[in-house]
Amino acid sequence: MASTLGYLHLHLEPPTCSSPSARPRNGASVLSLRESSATRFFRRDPTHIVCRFDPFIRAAEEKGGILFGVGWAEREGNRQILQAFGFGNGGTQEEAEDVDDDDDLDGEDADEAITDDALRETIKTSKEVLAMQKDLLRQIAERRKLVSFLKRSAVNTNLETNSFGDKDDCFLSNQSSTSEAVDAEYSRTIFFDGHHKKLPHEQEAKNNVLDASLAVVLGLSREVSLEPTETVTVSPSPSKRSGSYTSEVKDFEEFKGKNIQGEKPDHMVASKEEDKSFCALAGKNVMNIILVSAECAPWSKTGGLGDVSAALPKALSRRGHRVMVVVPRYENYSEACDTGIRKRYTVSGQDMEVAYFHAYIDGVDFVFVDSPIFHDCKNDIYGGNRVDILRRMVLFCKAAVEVPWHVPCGGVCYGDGNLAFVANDWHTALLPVYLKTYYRDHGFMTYARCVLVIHNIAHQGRGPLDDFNHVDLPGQCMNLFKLHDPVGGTHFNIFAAGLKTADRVVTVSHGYSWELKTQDGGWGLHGIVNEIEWKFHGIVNGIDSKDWNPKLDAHLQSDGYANYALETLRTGKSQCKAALQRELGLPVRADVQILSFIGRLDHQKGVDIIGEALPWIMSQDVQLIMLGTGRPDLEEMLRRFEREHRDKVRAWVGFSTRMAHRITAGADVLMMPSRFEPCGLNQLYAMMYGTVPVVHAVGGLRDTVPQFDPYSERGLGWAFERAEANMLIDALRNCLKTYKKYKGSWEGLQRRGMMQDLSWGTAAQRYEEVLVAAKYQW
Ligand SMILES: Nc1ncnc2c1ncn2[C@@H]1O[C@H](COP(=O)(O)OP(=O)(O)O[C@H]2O[C@H](CO)[C@@H](O)[C@H](O)[C@H]2O)[C@@H](O)[C@H]1O
Repeated sequence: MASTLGYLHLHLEPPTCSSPSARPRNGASVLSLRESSATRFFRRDPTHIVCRFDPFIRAAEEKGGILFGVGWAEREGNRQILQAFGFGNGGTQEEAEDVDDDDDLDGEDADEAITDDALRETIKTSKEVLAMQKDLLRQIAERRKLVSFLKRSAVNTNLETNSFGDKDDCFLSNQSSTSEAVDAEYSRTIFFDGHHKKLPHEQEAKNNVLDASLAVVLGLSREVSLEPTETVTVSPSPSKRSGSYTSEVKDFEEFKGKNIQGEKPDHMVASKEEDKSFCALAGKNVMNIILVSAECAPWSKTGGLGDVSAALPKALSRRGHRVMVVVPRYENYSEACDTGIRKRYTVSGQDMEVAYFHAYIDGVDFVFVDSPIFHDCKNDIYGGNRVDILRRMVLFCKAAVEVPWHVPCGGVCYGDGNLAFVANDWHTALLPVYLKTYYRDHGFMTYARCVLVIHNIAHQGRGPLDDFNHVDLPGQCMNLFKLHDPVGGTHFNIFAAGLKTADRVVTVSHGYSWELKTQDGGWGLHGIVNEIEWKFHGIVNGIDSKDWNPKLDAHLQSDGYANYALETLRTGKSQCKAALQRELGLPVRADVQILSFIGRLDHQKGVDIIGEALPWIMSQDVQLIMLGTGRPDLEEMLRRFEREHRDKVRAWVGFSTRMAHRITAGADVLMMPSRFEPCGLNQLYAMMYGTVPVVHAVGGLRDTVPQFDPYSERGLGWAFERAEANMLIDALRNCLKTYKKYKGSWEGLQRRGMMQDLSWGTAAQRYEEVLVAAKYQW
């Protein structure tokens, strides 16, 4: 190869990040570069380097013009080996020199001297990585042959290639078993000894990243750790929720050119238009983000956590981040395919295997952690006794924290270089504890961060101190979990440990962030919340404006319901109201006001306050529709309401997403007399559908439902000051009067509600700020 081709365009990122093809140019966090004896760098912009580096040239000569290699850089005073690969066919010397002198790092930066030792270390590591690359190239060459062979076979035998069928499973499990001994060893190293004495897995994880990166660069396979026989592309189409992996055997030569210029794995390649917005939103803050949650809609949902776990990641992805959701696989989900990756973790002394399933939907990687202990609770995901739940969460958190090392998504592992976890509620509050105790304190995942989100502090993972034995942590960690309060005495508290170890903590509204610091609102954790105030943020949830949009809502497209928008509010909403009355067997009347309630039946939601107010409510010209499931006594109360007032009340005891949408569209009023409400999503959904909220002014409800002022025609609903039946009745009286007598004001309320931007866009930006703050915090 001519020496003029020895100039490499290198797009840089921190070590063990996904790969340049997975991370776009604007996603790197390299702040400065230095010149080494063997290297000549010209910086074009912070992440795009043109460099000459003899080993690159040698590798290129051997491999016919594909350049790749390692560089090194400094970031916040810490020198790092950049395992990023340059790729492309190299630029010309003129091109390389056509860079401002200011950009040549011989300049003022050069006086920051590098010690010889450090330099030697860098060169040594570079050589090691190059040796690994060489070895990988050899493997790749072999796999090329295999690809051609299989392609021929596919033609000959009409091989089915559009799903992960038995063939693929065999293939994957073969691979998996080969690494099992190492995995088991690793698990023991990490979780039994408490010290990371050796690195087999670390090395393996690096190899995964490196291997997969090369595979993508060279367009060979989605996952080198599998086998080379297929390139897997994943349908990104949201309408194809059922769409699973499509495996295609692609010709190496044809694919090489495409991927050499690519920035992302195949399944992430966006249109030019999308790419533009990609650059504009997150800019240089682009990160790898992994949201870890016990539930995620539509697969598993008991309440608002499931909604947030589904919607926030999509919004972060739209800002340009690479985003994954990790959630247990409670049952067989048709969208998710077995990756073939198997790992073993120890829970309370018992060795357990997990499998990882994957789907790519709406720009988000969904990774499902599979184990029999999750299947056992598919109908009640928080069911079982305290220790059962704890063991599930221990396994889940252990498995989730290593996902970025083990699970290639679209061919490329996320890696831990530019990574932030978002853990949610007490169920995953062990994740920041594990991340710190087993990894970061031992020099692994050094750059990974964890933000813990409080959706509801009433559930904390409390238990006797003996529960500590189940979490497999060294004895000195006990203090993180030990809490004393008047209710529980001295006890074991998982949320407490998570709050202390997380890099940042977010809660889901400003009102609730204030309440959590008070004795009443903190549920025993207010002391800790006050101590961590410096890292504590309130961000009001958004809503998924595709799922919860009266214009698009799929549940309004049959049975006489209708989609509607601001312009068609009157006709559309009346049609939905009539359809709802008909469906539930209530008298179909346009002039009667429909009051509604949707939610978990527990103390928090104040459904018993509606019960107390029922005699007054039934004395009015209203209909009442209630949907909920939860405490048996409250379920029975709902059934009784219906039995006693069959002409006016309908109670749907159970969980029905379809009915939740239809009630939200058809009702006039949504009641939320919650005793506390961290954010509340139903009032947001209601407002989007022109349904007026009547709420207890607490937490997120206070933040999102300003009281209606008839004089200035402002406000979005009624917000009463105390969670008491008489306060609810007062608010309902005014609400009913406005509905009956002041039609214009009523429509104004509806329209103002519908015109708000309640989408996740702004909230996602706030999350991004918090994640960036965590990233640069040591
Ligand atoms: N029987 C049923 N059938 C169908 N759908 C049902 C249902 N019961 C509830 N839902 C749905 O579940 C969700 C509940 O949302 P909330 O915000 O009220 O949640 P929750 O209190 O569980 O969550 C916690 O987390 C969320 C998210 O952060 C916070 O908003 C909230 O204040 C906090 O308590 C809504 O989508 C609702 O439609």
